[in-house]
Amino acid sequence: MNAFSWQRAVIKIGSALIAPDGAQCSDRFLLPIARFIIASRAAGKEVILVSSGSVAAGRANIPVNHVPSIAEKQAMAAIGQIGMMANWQRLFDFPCAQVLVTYDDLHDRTRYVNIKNTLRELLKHQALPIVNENDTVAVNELKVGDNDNLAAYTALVAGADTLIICSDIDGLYTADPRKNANATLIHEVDHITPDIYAIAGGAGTSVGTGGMRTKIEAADKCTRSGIQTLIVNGRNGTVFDALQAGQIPGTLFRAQQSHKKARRLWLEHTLKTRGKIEVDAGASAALKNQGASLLPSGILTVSGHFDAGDAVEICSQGKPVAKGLALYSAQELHVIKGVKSTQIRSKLGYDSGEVVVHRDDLVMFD
Ligand SMILES: Nc1ncnc2c1ncn2[C@@H]1O[C@H](COP(=O)(O)OP(=O)(O)O)[C@@H](O)[C@H]1O
Ligand SMILES: N[C@@H](CCC(=O)OP(=O)(O)O)C(=O)O
Repeated sequence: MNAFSWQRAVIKIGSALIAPDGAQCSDRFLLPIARFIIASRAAGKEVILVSSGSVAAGRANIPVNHVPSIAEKQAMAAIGQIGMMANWQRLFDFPCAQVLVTYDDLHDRTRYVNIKNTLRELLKHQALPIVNENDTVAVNELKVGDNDNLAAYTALVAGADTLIICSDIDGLYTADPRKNANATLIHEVDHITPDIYAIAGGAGTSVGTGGMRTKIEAADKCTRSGIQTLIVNGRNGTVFDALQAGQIPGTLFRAQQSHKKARRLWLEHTLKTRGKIEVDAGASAALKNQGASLLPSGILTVSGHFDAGDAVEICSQGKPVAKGLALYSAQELHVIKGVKSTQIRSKLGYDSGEVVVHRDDLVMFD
């Protein structure tokens, strides 16, 4: 088995683990997962859950003897979501926080920034974010559609270094083991090639959505961004003891580069700069020497037209010193430049947090 380490993980739990009988929630498979989450947090690690199961958990309440319509599924999700959240909350003595998102939310810059800030705040306050797709409002064309890809997007938004997909199977096999008795488990994937996609089939149960294919898509998105991805069997409690011992009891998709490096490259080279923020000597020194976030008090001038979530160049004495994602628009920064963070609300009438560029979203130029 491979050894692995992580600091911030998104853990995705499939419907088959939440509602193993295809209807109503059960904690049959959740106790070892909860123990793992509790132990990991106690060790200083951060966890975000992506939990499926709202449709499966609500199924018993909307009995139909045909393939459910979209509206029927949405009604099941509306009922099941509460049960699923309550089921998780019973296992923890810290707060669980419901985060429901759609594809649109993840691709609209302002809403993306809001999700990011909310997750950061929840983790700061030791809550356990539990993300699911907002099935009741998302029409098919505007859905992520499966929680494997939703978990990958969540890992990207949250700046996680690891994605753990807990399914009802030990990992990726050379073929779907439900159909091919000779299939063998693949322990490690270095590169996701078309051959890997070719062996990944559809869902194995009536409650599962994407099968192995969407798990490979999720691993592909994540590993390209420096996020190692694991597929493990969430039905097997010993899997979580192994994970806690730093072992990988399933399939590991290796990150293509270190998470820090991938993020740095993305910030530095992929994102187009939309404006400039000139900072004073104190702010420049704090960014450089103390690893600080940029606060409004250190801002002297702002130029360009940018929205919250856009990349900006940070300059000191006219020279670029850093690049980062602004959490306020240029228009807002014109109003709050030079003021203390505590005054943001009185200046704008609202606030989106005390920092203008968070340290996690900042690269310093050498
Ligand atoms: N190559 C493969 N290796 C492993 N499982 C596969 C493969 N191809 C298809 N599958 C199917 O994918 C299923 C897991 O996906 P899914 O049913 O969507 O569960 P989940 O609810 O965990 O997302 C497995 O039970 C298995 O039948
Ligand atoms: N949002 C849906 C989950 C869809 C989904 O991807 O399910 P699964 O394949 O079990 O992870 C629900 O909560 O029922």
